[in-house]
Amino acid sequence: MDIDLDYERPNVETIKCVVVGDNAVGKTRLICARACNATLTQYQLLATHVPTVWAIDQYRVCQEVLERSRDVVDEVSVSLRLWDTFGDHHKDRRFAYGRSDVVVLCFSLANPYSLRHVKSMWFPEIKHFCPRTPVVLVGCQLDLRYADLDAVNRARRPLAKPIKPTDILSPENGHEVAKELGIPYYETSVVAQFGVKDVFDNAIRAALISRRHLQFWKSHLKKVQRPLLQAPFLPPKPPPPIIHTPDQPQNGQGPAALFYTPLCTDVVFQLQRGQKVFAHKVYLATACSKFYELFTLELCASELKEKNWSPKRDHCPFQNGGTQGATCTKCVGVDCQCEATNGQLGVSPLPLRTSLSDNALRGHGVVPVGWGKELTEWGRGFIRVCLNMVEDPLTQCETLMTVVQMESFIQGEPLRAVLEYLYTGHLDQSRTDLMQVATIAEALEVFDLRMMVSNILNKEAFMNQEITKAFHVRRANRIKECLSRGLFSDVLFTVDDGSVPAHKPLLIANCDWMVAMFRGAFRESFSQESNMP
Ligand SMILES: Nc1nc2c(ncn2[C@@H]2O[C@H](COP(=O)(O)OP(=O)(O)OP(=O)(O)O)[C@@H](O)[C@H]2O)c(=O)[nH]1
Repeated sequence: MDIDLDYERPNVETIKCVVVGDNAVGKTRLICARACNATLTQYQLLATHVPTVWAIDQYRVCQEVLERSRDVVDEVSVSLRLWDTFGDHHKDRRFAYGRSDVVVLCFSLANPYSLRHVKSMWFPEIKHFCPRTPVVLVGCQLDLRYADLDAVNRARRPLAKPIKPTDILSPENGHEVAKELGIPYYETSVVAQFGVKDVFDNAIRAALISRRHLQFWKSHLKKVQRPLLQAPFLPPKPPPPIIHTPDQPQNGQGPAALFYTPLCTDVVFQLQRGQKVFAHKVYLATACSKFYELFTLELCASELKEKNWSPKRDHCPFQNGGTQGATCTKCVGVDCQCEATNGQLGVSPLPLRTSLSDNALRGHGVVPVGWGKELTEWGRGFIRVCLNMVEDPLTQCETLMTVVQMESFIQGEPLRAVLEYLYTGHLDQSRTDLMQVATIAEALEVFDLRMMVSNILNKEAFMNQEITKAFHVRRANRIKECLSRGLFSDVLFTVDDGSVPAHKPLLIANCDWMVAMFRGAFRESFSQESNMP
């Protein structure tokens, strides 16, 4: 079936636009995007390369394609006829170049050779066959500049040459060549059709301006503008980073060493005879539900008031107009009239998970022992929990910590073994106090450790490997959750486009740089906020 063409219509400018460029740079896809309104996802595109030429006959046989060829640019009605060509350098394209109105010269933004050939081969060929035809330079496959190239290479055909990061061309590379050749430059991606309209509208402009020079009597061409500059491409937002929590530390101190060298601790267990065991909430809470519950308990101001504790006011920086909405960590919400709590008593609970420790409170030992929450009915082994100023075991500076007072049957060494298990997933089977470890594990509801002890006593210690494996999987998931929710975070990294809450203990355990940063040798070691370059 032949369809009526536009050649004979008055005031419709038919424009022959020839598309040339190396093999596989994206000529056919670009034509299909304009002529057939074809959009494909990046992976559909990658999975298929058919080295074909889009048939010009489509305008004759397909009504829809013919209709899409019609357009109005700068008030001129046009019919755009796109001619696809072979990318093969040795093919004869003189038939295509004949009577062309504009040439769209394509290269791939992921193939530097194709840009080199623009200068060395394509532009000279165009100038040879149609010296007066305007040319527009187009960098195709723009989406690859921002794509995950590993994923793209995996999705490409097995024999396709992988795209290296160094293959990706910048906008300047294209602009430089275009400037040298004195032609306009555009970038396109057929994913989401970026730039497709820019290329062809401006190719039409270039063709119409050239025609206006020759056919000056055509008054309807007087409003045609020179090819316009392209608006910049807004790169897609990068996907959120994949959070990977290694089971075994790559470097840094490792969880076990961190437990025994208690850097940046935020919880202390008070045992009989004044013994203290320091630890890190994030490690305990992500390995044991009982500790998770404990550290997310909320201390209500009203309860604290019942304890009849009245804070000293002179320390409070919020008294004289502090930050609205911030929690005054010194008054801890008790009977405080400062702006930070808006004086609203009883509605300003202080969660134990609040990680406003460290520097903000150092040197203010004003929170008295005695307030907090009774835990005797909450769990076996626990007496009370509260927030208090405690001397940091490493820096000897006063720091606000969660203080957990334990019952007398909880003894230092076996408790340490339980806590070490919560850091590492391991239990030393040669210990002589395994029964006491089991008792504490049971009280703290660390049932997998209880089972480990039973396995050792039953001479089935080999089964503990599975428990350790499951421990790490479970803990990694909980750490991911804490990271995504910022729970128990005690440091905030400020980067260009926002801020990321993090956990000093996790960073220290896995990275020597972080150990150096938080060890206390720098002023910033105590800061809760880090500005990243
Ligand atoms: N990611 C991405 N891939 C593209 C884009 N355009 C084309 N491709 C892919 O690049 C490969 C080549 O595309 P074609 O349009 O067939 O290239 P061509 O220049 O016509 O190739 P020849 O016919 O061999 O001259 C195909 O696998 C396309 O799917 C694009 O904008 N983005």
